[in-house]
Amino acid sequence: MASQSLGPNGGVLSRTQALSHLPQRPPVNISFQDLTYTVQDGKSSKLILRNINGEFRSGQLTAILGPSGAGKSTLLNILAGYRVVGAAGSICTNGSPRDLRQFRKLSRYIMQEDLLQPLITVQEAMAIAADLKLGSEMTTSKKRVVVDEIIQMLRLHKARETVTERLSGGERKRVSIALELLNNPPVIFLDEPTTGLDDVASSTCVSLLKRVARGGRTVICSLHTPSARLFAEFDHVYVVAAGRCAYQGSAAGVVPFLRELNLPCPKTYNPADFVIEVSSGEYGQHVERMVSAVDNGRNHRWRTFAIECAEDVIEDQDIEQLNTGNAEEQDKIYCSTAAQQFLILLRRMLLQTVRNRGYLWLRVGLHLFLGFIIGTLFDKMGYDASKTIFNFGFCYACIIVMFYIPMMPVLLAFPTEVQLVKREYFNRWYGLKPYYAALVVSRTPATIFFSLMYLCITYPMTSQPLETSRILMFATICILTALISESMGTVISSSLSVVNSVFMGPALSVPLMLLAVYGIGDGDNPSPLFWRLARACSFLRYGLEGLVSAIYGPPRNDLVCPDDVDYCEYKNVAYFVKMMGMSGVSFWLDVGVLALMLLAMNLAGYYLLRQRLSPNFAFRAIKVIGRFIKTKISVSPH
Ligand SMILES: Nc1ncnc2c1ncn2[C@@H]1O[C@H](COP(=O)(O)OP(=O)(O)OP(=O)(O)O)[C@@H](O)[C@H]1O
Repeated sequence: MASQSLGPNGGVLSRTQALSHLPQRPPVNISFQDLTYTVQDGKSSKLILRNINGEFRSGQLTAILGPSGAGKSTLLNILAGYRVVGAAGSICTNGSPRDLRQFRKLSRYIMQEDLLQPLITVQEAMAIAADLKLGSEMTTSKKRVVVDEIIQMLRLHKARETVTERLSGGERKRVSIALELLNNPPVIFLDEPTTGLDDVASSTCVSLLKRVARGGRTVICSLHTPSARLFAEFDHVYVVAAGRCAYQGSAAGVVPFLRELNLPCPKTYNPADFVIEVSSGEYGQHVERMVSAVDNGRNHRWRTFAIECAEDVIEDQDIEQLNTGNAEEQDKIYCSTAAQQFLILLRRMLLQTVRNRGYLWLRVGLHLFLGFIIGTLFDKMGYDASKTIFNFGFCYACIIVMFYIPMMPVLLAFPTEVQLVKREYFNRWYGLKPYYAALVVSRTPATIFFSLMYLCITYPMTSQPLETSRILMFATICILTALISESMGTVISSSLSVVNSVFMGPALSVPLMLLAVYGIGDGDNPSPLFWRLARACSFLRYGLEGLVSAIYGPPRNDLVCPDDVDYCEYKNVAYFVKMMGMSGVSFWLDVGVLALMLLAMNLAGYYLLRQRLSPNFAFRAIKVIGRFIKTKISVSPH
């Protein structure tokens, strides 16, 4: 008989009705034997999980409990495949050794921080996730039905049109779950799904997870201290104490288990609190006895204690049947093609850009402000032969504006975006190539628009030559510089936190800015080779050369020397360009180098992001060497 539960509108929703349009997936049982996890902690290594064992079954809602620092999140991370390095032992799915690549296609990990894409509504977030995760094989109307079913199932219908930033803590958690339910994953890991929720919201969340589990999924959550009511909802409880298994079995079995060890739980006490307190050693040294009683997770004696939902548990024979029928589907990494992912992500990013009105207006204001300030400072200096050197300063000011203004917002925002990408990428929403391509393409129109807005003010105000070709050349260099700076922001912030990014950005920019003007004024005297090579690394140098070529390149007549000035040294532009050491410069070579640097910067950004999300061997080795240097060579003052 199919179990029944209350539908969203009070109606009865049967288990078989729920999520009817989703692709069927094989149930997956997870077991692990002699699992250990070691980390390098300072100068010594630390054993966090100590030969623990256990089994989490399909159709059941499992809670991993334990005192703070016991290793709950670590266990969850290792089982989910989120942490791999440092783990040893065996992890099996349906009795066979886990193939991590395949397993990642079947499992979803909902992290503790409910990071949701900003500036879109719940409905939009679900529709975008459905497009990405269900592919084009499913029709739009069917996808809509799936989204509706999940929204109803997780009781999110009232928050449908709410923008994600305005959701309550409980709603955010449910949206995170809803997004991952979209392609019906057989295994769902949740790191502390009730943290930050009140009793009612926690209870709703856990009942919904139980319902999800009843649909034939393995749902595993790490929890802090659930209330007695919440605790009773779990089919399976796994207690971790100092990296070992101190209990595994049904929730109802906890009290008899402890009683058997002469640890009676007071009648009015919450069994969850009690077992955690005993595991943390508050009542004496009993952890050793608990671990022995369950043989560090090998003993399954308490598993069936007072289990009331036997009819809901999927039999092993069903698991095998379902497993064989889905092999082809399991081979696909993503449900949508790279081109579809690119278009969907581009749509999402452009929507978010357009909706971020406050930021857009801020950018408008900033470019207008800088445009008028710089325009006023260098007022009419473009044709004035007595101010040629100041006009060169105008070119440098343009380069600095095009450098800083596009880079700083990226340094501030991208580290947070990386956390979101981490979740979506880990849960197989999309590949990194389409993501990165969409990111670059989505940012380009706004950068071009704001660069042009700035130039529309400063160029005429400073009386630069109003020739179409020179205007286009000047704008091209400014836009290329702005795009490279934006990509440089991505390169820096793809591997660093906000604080470190905001430090590194300006720290790196100082040498770039100095190199851009190094040797200027020396005329045709060549600088030493080292400095010429160093200068070649600064894209700002090419930008500056490009701007000088754009406004002073031949054919340009002599500048006007004002009547009240006796002598104008730089009346002749060719002489001025020569004195600046830029006489042999080719505008198109500068454009070519800048275009190559833009490409290189984007490739570097992509590579670093990829290494942040899934580091390869070389990158891991660099990290280990870095850690080694940090521990062996102390740079902190004693
Ligand atoms: N990379 C690491 N380096 C050093 N110690 C670590 C590292 N990762 C985890 N630990 C340590 O391992 C232990 C277990 O951490 P874990 O986050 O799994 O605990 P937890 O049971 O989830 O705790 P909480 O309930 O407080 O979140 C802690 O003592 C933690 O400090």
